[in-house]
Amino acid sequence: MTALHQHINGCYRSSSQRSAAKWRLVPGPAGVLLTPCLARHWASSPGREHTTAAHATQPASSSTPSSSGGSDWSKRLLAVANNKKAGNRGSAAPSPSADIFSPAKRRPPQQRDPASPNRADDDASEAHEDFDDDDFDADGPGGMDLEPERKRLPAEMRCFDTARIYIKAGDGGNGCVAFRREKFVEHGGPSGGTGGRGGNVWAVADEKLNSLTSFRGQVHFRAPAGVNGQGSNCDGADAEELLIPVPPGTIIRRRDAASPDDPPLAELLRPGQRALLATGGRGGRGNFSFKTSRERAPTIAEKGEKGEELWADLELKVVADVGIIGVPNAGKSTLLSVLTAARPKIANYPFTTLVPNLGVCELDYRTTVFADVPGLLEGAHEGLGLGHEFLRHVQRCRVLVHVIDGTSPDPVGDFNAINLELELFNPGLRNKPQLVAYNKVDLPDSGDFWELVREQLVGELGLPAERVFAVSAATGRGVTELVRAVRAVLDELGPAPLEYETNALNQTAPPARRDVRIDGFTVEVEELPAASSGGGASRVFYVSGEGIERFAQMTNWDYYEAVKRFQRVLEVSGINGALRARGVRAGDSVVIGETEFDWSDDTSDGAVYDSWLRDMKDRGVNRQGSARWPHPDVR
Ligand SMILES: Nc1nc2c(ncn2[C@@H]2O[C@H](COP(=O)(O)OP(=O)(O)OP(=O)(O)O)[C@@H](O)[C@H]2O)c(=O)[nH]1
Ligand SMILES: [Mg+2]
Repeated sequence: MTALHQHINGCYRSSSQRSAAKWRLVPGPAGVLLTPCLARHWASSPGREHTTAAHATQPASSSTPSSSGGSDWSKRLLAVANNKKAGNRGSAAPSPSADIFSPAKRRPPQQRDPASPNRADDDASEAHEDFDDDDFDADGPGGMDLEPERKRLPAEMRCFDTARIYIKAGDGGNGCVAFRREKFVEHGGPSGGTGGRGGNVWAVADEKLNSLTSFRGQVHFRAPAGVNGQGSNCDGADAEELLIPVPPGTIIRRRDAASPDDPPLAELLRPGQRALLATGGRGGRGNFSFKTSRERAPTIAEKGEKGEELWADLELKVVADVGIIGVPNAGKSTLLSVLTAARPKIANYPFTTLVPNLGVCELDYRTTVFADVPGLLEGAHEGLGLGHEFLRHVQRCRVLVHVIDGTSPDPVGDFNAINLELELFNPGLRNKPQLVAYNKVDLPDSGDFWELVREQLVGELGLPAERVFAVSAATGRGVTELVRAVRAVLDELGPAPLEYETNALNQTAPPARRDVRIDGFTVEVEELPAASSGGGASRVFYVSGEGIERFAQMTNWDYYEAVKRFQRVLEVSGINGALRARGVRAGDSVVIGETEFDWSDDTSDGAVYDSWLRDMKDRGVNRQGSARWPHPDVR
């Protein structure tokens, strides 16, 4: 039998990321080996990137939103937004709303780039240029590579509905080698306990959340490890589960999914619903578990299995019954604040709301969830204003309340423009039941034109009269009637079905056991250039396979019997045979998972034992157990 020896007496440095410092040249008996050299990252080898390499930041690419569309007033709104932002940072006060619709107070044309043919583009870019780099950093949280048009969104908004997080389930606790040593109990036998299971990581839908902004502050989530087993047959305790609260409507995908069509890990819609994201490692068995009729005093224990780790992308689509839409400054947030206990930011300038707000309205003992989304502009589908990214949130709403700004010079024009934007974003949105709230009727500017506007909406556009309301969010006029009408439409639609958009796995229990076959493996060979091998190994054999990699990871190299067991498994699983078939020679390296070995043809127990002993010495680990081999008489 050919033994596979762990490495100490070779040395190679080839690719850039292998650390020469970790390697020591230790002359050993010819062909004898031993000792795992852990945690080698083979990032330099093709197809062997370390898992964390997946989140490497991609180069930022700048983008310019196309904003060829948009009416004059749309552009003026942006100019006012721009002035407001500048005013916030400087001494100027925010512009009054009258400025929005009056002939624009624009900067003199000479301040603009004469080369730029498109003034709307200028406006859009100026509306953002007053933000700090922090607000518009090129990459998202965790170095996210965002799509070009999203890069122009304020950071607050980008983090609202997407996030990237790192998840690591807990490692299993190590098994223990121990023997009963009690008075009057001779040959008490093994009593090493098994390690506890590492903590699983779950996502839980929490109704108190309505955004993913919390993931801006925390990106890494690690579940605790299981407790190690102990003597006297004490098994380690299982670790606590780690729950990650997310708002209902969150979809969670693996970052390293093989294909975009792979089912997401989770799509959580119901409050309290939870789904498994990563499974904790199982505990390593203690020596009590290895007791057999032939081996009654085993000196062997396993290490705990490593917990799963992954990077995940989170995407939020807010779940609400009613979406409040309309042009900026129409009074959407004010309406939400009078309908519900929500306290969104309200101010007299466009784009006060940057992320959707949720509120629960209680009327006639019925509750309805309203979502107020940021203002929309004509041309939003081309990136004007805040774009239309947030419209994905109203996709899940069953009814829309379209707030019209009664003080607008062209309320019906606004109404049509927004509906066109909805249609351009998603034709399905246009077909959602819509109620119209003509707002600010307490102002003469607005109230005087109500009949005229109503005539146009009902008479010319053909809207049902019972779905068009004059309201004043400021005074509360007409608001109750509006909510009753909304409820009536919702009742007509029937009970809300939970509509999953994806075929998410939504695992509700961890797999009982991850059974994988050890003989399912592949072997790849890498030839090292002579110069880089430095007189050491000239070839590296990579053995890949979930089963064998996990077995190597769980083998506790501190115990000689564990090393022997590993050798046996390599032989019976056919790995040794496959390596020999590929022409492995003494001195070549064999890499299994994160452990590297030297191949040796000397298979004798004595050689293996010497090699193991030398490795222990090298690592400064005290020899444990295995006192019976090799027996002094045998040697
Ligand atoms: N007089 C009067 N003012 C109102 C009414 N509703 C809203 N406003 C005012 O209009 C301004 C804009 O209100 P918001 O609720 O912030 O408007 P919005 O549609 O949420 O605006 P954005 O979030 O920027 O899109 C604020 O100054 C409100 O006080 C109303 O019914 N009457
Ligand atoms: Mg608002």
